[in-house]
Amino acid sequence: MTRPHTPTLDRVAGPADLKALSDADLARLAHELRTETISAVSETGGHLGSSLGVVELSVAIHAVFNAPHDKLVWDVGHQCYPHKILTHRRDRIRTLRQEGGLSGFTKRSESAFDPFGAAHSSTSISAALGFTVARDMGQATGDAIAVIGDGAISAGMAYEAMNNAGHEGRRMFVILNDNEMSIAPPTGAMSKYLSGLWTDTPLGALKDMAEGIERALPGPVREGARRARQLVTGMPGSGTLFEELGFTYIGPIDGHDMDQLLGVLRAARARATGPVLIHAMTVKGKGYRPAEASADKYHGVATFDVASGAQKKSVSHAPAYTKVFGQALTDEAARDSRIVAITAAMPSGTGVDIMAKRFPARVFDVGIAEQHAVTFAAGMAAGGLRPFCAIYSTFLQRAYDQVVHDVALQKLPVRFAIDRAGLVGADGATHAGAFDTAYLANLPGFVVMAAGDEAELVHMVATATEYDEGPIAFRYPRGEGMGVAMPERGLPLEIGKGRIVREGTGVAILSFGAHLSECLVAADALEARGVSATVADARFAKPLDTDLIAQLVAHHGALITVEQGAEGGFGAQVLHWLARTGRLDRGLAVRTMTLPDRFIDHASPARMYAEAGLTSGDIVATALGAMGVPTLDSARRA
Ligand SMILES: Cc1ncc(C[n+]2csc(CCOP(=O)(O)OP(=O)(O)O)c2C)c(N)n1
Ligand SMILES: CC(=O)[C@@H](O)[C@H](O)COP(=O)(O)O
Ligand SMILES: [Mg+2]
Repeated sequence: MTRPHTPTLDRVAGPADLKALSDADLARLAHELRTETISAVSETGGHLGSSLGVVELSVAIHAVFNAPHDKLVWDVGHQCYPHKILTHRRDRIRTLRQEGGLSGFTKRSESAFDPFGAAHSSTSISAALGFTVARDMGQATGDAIAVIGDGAISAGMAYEAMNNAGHEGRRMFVILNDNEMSIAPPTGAMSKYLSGLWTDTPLGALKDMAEGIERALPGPVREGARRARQLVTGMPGSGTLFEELGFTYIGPIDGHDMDQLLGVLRAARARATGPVLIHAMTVKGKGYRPAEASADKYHGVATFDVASGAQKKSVSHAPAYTKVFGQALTDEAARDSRIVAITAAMPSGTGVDIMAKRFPARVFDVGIAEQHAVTFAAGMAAGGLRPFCAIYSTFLQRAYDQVVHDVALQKLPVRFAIDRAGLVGADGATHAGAFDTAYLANLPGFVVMAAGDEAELVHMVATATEYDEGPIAFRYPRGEGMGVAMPERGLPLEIGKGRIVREGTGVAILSFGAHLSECLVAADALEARGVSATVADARFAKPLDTDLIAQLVAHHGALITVEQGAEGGFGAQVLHWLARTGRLDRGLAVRTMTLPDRFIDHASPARMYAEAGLTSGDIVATALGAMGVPTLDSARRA
């Protein structure tokens, strides 16, 4: 009688269960884990390709190391779905990226198996070194293992960390997950170098090495072996870059071959005395044909049909801001050969791929290197070009000193196209574009704009093109515009001038950015309550349209500012000006509506804005409150 087959995955609640499995069972487990990951992401959407590439790695690491005592740090964390399934979260994996569900990244508050949260790249080696020092200073923590991708290792921070780790010489592990892909095909000399290691090095020789033979050899022989290996790696006179930095380099190995992975990790764990870098070659989207066959390897997908791989298309009513920007930039570039664009590994995310199709030599993908991108743009501006530095709001945070020191202080005309302003949805708090208005509008000489709709965005691209006096930024959100009529071509706006969108008499709503549509809905609702509302689009947080604001406060009972950003941004600029000019002393009713002073967890953007208190209903309630009109809520509170 044959016993019914119990899938190996069903016998695994957590990593401890992996220790009882044979190597053959672990290989079977990886197969089932891949199927489970595909099935879950087909229902939730998410970063599928990266997760499929690390299925075997996830199983092998958890089989060999002892998390959560050992600290496993996934760089970016977008590839952690198999890890989540293996670490007591399988029952919730179909809530991934949904409101109230699992995060799409590693998150300390979610599990002890996520010892260090991420979502922005290239932090893992620094964090792992921190855990290592904590262990060496007597804290109850084990080995630290950083898993970093070939895209993420293009960032300066990874080298700062390796430089430090090599100097410290402490036992720690870095696994380079090299799938020869970032979101787009990776660019740069480092990427070429890594590919060279793979193509020039026979696997067999390296497997022996991984088993620790070289390390176990007596000194003189070990040196001979090392020299021989240097010949094999095609680096006469030197070791790999990683060895030069003080790491023991093992690889490249096949990151989908469970025997190799287990053998190498066990050997490294048994023998390592200092920092070790294991170079694993993987395939993004591995084991799911539609993913492997697609250009982006299913980096980030909507929900999809497992059999065909067909992703659910969103029904779009208006062009996406990103596309509008990409097209407007390309149109400007066609008229002005000084225009260049810079992206930090996000050509399609930022829309500069549209310009790259037409003017490939004028679009620069610098890899995940936001700091360099900004200073590179500053140099281009100083050299007489008209650079557009297109970076998501959240990632520009990383380049703040470059924005201040290299751009603002030198008054260089770098144009910052800031996509993903405001709350972005499923990527959650780590990707919220919350702070840019605050951190740019406080810089002397910066012009800071926000697009009220997609037509305004076209005008802002034209404005930025023409503006050579200093740095200028314009922000716009993820997703579709409002479906407004689009201009034939962008017309430069007068710097520091807003516009009245709807005239009223009672309350003035001053919008900065894409919440303009909510403000207009709120104005309709106020009208229905007998309160007439003016809606103005400020366009500029800096310089402020002080004539417009003076008019609004002079002729309305209350002023409400609304923005898709944190405290300290547009509303604060308005308040500073009102206070400086003594207007606040005159009993002016003014309210600032911003994101609240807390991080907002992932959900749909609409639900996140509701959580933030920034719906049209919230604007109505705030306006009525400022006007002293009793509301249901105030009645209840009383
Ligand atoms: C600082 C920062 N810049 C940009 C991104 C956007 N981003 C997320 S994943 C990714 C590519 C990462 O490539 P790699 O590390 O090779 O991982 P893979 O997806 O190939 O597994 C990029 C550019 C980010 N998360 N953080
Ligand atoms: C992990 C990461 O940082 C990116 O993949 C990000 O999720 C892309 O976001 P968009 O979908 O908004 O381009
Ligand atoms: Mg990669």
